[in-house]
Amino acid sequence: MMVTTMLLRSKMAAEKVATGVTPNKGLKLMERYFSTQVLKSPLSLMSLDMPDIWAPPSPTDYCSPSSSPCNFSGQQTAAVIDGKSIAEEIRSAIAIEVSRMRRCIGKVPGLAVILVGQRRDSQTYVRNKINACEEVGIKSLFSALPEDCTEDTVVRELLRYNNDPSIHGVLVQLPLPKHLDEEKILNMVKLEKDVDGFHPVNIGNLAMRGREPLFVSCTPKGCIELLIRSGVEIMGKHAVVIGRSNIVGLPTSLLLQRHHATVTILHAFSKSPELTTQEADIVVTAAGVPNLVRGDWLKPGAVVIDVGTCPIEDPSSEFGYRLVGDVCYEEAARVASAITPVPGGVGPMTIAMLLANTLDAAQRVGDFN
Ligand SMILES: NC(=O)C1=CN([C@@H]2O[C@H](COP(=O)(O)OP(=O)(O)OC[C@H]3O[C@@H](n4cnc5c(N)ncnc54)[C@H](OP(=O)(O)O)[C@@H]3O)[C@@H](O)[C@H]2O)C=CC1
Ligand SMILES: Nc1nc(=O)c2c([nH]1)NC[C@@H]1CN(c3ccc(C(=O)N[C@@H](CCC(=O)O)C(=O)O)cc3)C=[N+]21
Repeated sequence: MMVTTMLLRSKMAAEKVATGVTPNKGLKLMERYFSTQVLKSPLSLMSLDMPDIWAPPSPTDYCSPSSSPCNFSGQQTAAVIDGKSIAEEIRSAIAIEVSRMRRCIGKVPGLAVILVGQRRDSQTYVRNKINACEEVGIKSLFSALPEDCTEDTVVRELLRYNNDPSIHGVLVQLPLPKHLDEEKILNMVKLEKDVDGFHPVNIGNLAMRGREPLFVSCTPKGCIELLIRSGVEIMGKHAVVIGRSNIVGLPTSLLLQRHHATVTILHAFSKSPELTTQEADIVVTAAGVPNLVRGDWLKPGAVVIDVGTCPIEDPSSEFGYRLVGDVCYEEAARVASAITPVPGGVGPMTIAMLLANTLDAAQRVGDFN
């Protein structure tokens, strides 16, 4: 109940900021609420905290990009967008939904993960995904295939999961070894089980006006959830996305556009990127380049979402390395109004969104909501 109320509060704050209307009782607003949501499926994440009562948002829920003046002398510290705890709230809500599903129809969502090869970072990410499934009651199946396995082996495994009715989401961990055709393999994931949102039909539908993808990629969806749940207004704002990959940069820019931001995309060939970012109310960076974004790249009061996750050597830490983002955090935190840390920002949200997509997929199949 408390989780629901907390989620409700941040959602209500988001609604207030996004529409400029204080949410209040009544069907009309519920209709308006749904019509302003990008993903309208009642089974999508948005449904998890769909309120049956409308509570007023607290003023502390708000964080408007570029609205507060900034002091360069280092006195202002940006609000930390705590992805870890927001993801935890979402996972709690998912766990409640999963147990309701189990009680009502005797079934739980199922996720299958295919990992090819021995990359340590991929093994860690996959382990985190499987642990998260277990935590919320989602069944998980895992195929670890050798680095040198044939494309046929991967396809066979994929088709097996595509045809398994107890599996609602199928994920092929990327990157794949070079000898495997990533495009061909991702194209074979059943559209209704594409919980990663990497299938070209899902990305295409995300890109087209008036179309609804069955799934939105987890990291971009996590970034938007972080903004909305922190009360950051997106509509009409200038958002700069650094990076244009199929799995992060591109879908993030599409999603921001769907939320009515004016979006600029920067990439490795962009000239004077700092001049463009200085104009941005919202900066989402997914380049994989440590310290790319300096404090003086940012407009005072900007909101910064750092997707970058780069291991850098650090003999003082337990494993000899630590993770850093694309943003020079100490500098940016003195200029921005809000910022995500690395780790503990976008990463945990990616996993929470994967669970949410898997739940969504299962509820669709079971016609359960
Ligand atoms: N936290 C999370 O949940 C996730 C984190 N990540 C992290 O996000 C980062 C990006 O991942 P991903 O999109 O897969 O990476 P890719 O390598 O596929 O894409 C990187 C993008 O950044 C652009 N880029 C590279 N260098 C620069 C630069 N100096 N200036 C501007 N743009 C640049 C590239 O441009 P171009 O297209 O011109 O080459 C490319 O579009 C990585 O650190 C990854 O680990 C990824 C997924 C999830
Ligand atoms: N098919 C596929 N789907 C993906 O979603 C996918 C992928 N392939 N390949 C690799 C990238 C990367 N990615 C991350 C997920 C979680 C964290 C995460 O949880 N990070 C933690 C730290 C984790 C740690 O300590 O290692 C954090 O930022 O706090 C990071 C990165 C998903 N990806």
